[in-house]
Amino acid sequence: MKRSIHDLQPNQNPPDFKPVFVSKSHRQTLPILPRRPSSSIDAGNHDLKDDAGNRDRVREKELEAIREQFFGSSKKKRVLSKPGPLNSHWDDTDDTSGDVDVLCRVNPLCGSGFIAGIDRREQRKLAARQKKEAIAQIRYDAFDMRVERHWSEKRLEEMTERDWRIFREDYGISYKGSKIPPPMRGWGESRLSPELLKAVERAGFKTPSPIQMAAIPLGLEQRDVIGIAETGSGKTAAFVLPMLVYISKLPPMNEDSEAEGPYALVLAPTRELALQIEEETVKLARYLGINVVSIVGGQSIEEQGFKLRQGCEVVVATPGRLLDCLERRLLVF
Ligand SMILES: Nc1ncnc2c1ncn2[C@@H]1O[C@H](COP(=O)(O)OP(=O)(O)OP(=O)(O)O)[C@@H](O)[C@H]1O
Repeated sequence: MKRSIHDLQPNQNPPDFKPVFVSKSHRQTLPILPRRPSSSIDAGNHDLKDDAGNRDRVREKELEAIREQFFGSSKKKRVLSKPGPLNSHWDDTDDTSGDVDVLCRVNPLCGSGFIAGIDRREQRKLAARQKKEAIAQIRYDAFDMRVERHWSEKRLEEMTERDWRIFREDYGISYKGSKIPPPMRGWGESRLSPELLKAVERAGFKTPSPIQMAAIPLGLEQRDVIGIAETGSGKTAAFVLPMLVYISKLPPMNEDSEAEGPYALVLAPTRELALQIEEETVKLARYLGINVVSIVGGQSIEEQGFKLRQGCEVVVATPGRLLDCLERRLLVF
């Protein structure tokens, strides 16, 4: 007996392969569809109907949009708030821009802004002068933002964080560390004793140098400081002044305390530097009655030992000679 392939698969209906005729004009209106797998060929007839339906719906929407554009929408618009009457009556006093920016008060000659009957050149000169004066009233900081007053015109209590930042930028002061006190702007704000201020004045130090501005407030708080500044910038006074403040608060030296050693030791890597520090310290300790002794190589150790025995609050030393003095018991700590 002859059997077809469909007889071998009784549960599956044979697919309907009926071809559908599509006219040329109809074909031209059809969109180019992706090639479908052969298994979906049976749905082709329905898809063509769906496509035609979709196209009609899209066309209908387009027509609706065109109708809305020309004849307006039939839908009611939502009004969010009722607009109030427009008040366009301004007084001269209503313009407050002059309070914010001085330049607004100037009457610039924009376009044909000349007043009739007055010499144009005169008007131009007047406008330029007014503008110059207004600009002179404005001060700009590094960020080109207007500031009310410069930090130099403010009292210490009026200084803001921003003023301190400008101040530090002006003097090239930068810090690393935490809880740093503000720098001192002048000797008057330094909290130094009157004797030290007198010595500073006598030394001819009119204003503190940047390293002194930054380091002295830290030294007065007895904080550990590593100060970096160029040579000849006054680093010695930056650490000597707080040191002298500290020593002057200690009890004056007597015979007993002298035997226990000096109150302060300054170590310098070279003789020259040690002598320079000694000279500077003597100059600043002038009105405090504090004795300063330097122990450096190249000088008589006996003489230095004699000075040490007489008692001193401050010793300035180089490491080699200091060890010599310690070994010979000329000095104790
Ligand atoms: N505030 C000041 N105003 C004017 N002169 C000052 C001031 N502070 C220090 N001096 C003077 O400047 C000179 C140099 O100061 P100092 O020796 O302290 O500088 P330094 O930074 O320690 O230099 P170096 O790096 O060479 O040790 C000294 O003669 C000192 O008296």
